Amino acid sequence: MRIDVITIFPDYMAPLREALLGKAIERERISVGVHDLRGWTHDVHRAVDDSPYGGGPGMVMKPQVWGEALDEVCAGSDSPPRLVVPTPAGSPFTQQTAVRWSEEPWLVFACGRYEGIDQRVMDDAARRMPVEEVSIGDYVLVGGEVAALTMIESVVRLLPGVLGNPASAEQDSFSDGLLEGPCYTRPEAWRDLPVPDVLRSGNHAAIDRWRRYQALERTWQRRPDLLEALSDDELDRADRAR
Ligand SMILES: N#Cc1c(-c2ccc3ccn(Cc4ccc(CN5CCCCC5)cc4)c3c2)n[nH]c1N
Repeated sequence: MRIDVITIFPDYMAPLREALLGKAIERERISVGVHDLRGWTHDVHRAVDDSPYGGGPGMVMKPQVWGEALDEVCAGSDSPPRLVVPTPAGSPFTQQTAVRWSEEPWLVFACGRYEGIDQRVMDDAARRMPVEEVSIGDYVLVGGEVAALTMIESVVRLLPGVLGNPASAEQDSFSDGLLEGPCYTRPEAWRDLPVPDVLRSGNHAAIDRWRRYQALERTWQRRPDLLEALSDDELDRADRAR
């Protein structure tokens, strides 16, 4: 997978070179390009923003600069990339989105700042590539970089050979519709807090049932909305785990 990120704060993307993602680059599972949007400005002030038509707070990112940047970064391949534009007004980014994008050969992330990017940039790009405007959650950030890092990490960890233990991705929260339950490791007792006996019983059928029930209970307590999305037979299967 090829990943390109366009931003006015390229140093914000430094974590891409660390740890799991850094290893994925070293192992050539992914190639990552980070591009400074100001490289496509032509004025002495290297301006990337301007006042919003129709008034309102803040500034809007100029279409000309973004247009030239996307023309160059998204060129040079038989098939165009999927353009991902983080925005508070985007469709929800979910684990299902990450799974879908993990099949993509090339993702380009356009990280806006200020009040966002002139809409014509996305409309023009959609003439020659798939464009998705997505949000990572119902809270407001200052720009798209943190959202891009979040989405890139959740996609790259799904690629073969990236996670040390691929089973981990298969047992992700949300992958079976439920949150995962609590986890424990040594010592058996810590500050008078024990590890649940069933986890030390060696009875794997009982352990699986316990974990399934814990996941169901936690989901019910913290994310009842996820239970509404579960089909009846999935709920029955979870019930049988009690
Ligand atoms: N993904 C994601 C995000 C983002 C995100 C992503 C990309 C950019 C680019 C710029 N910003 C800042 C910003 C903040 C608020 C508003 C809304 N306006 C506020 C003033 C009145 C009018 C409407 C717009 C732009 C961004 C924020 N935030 N939260 C997510 N889940």
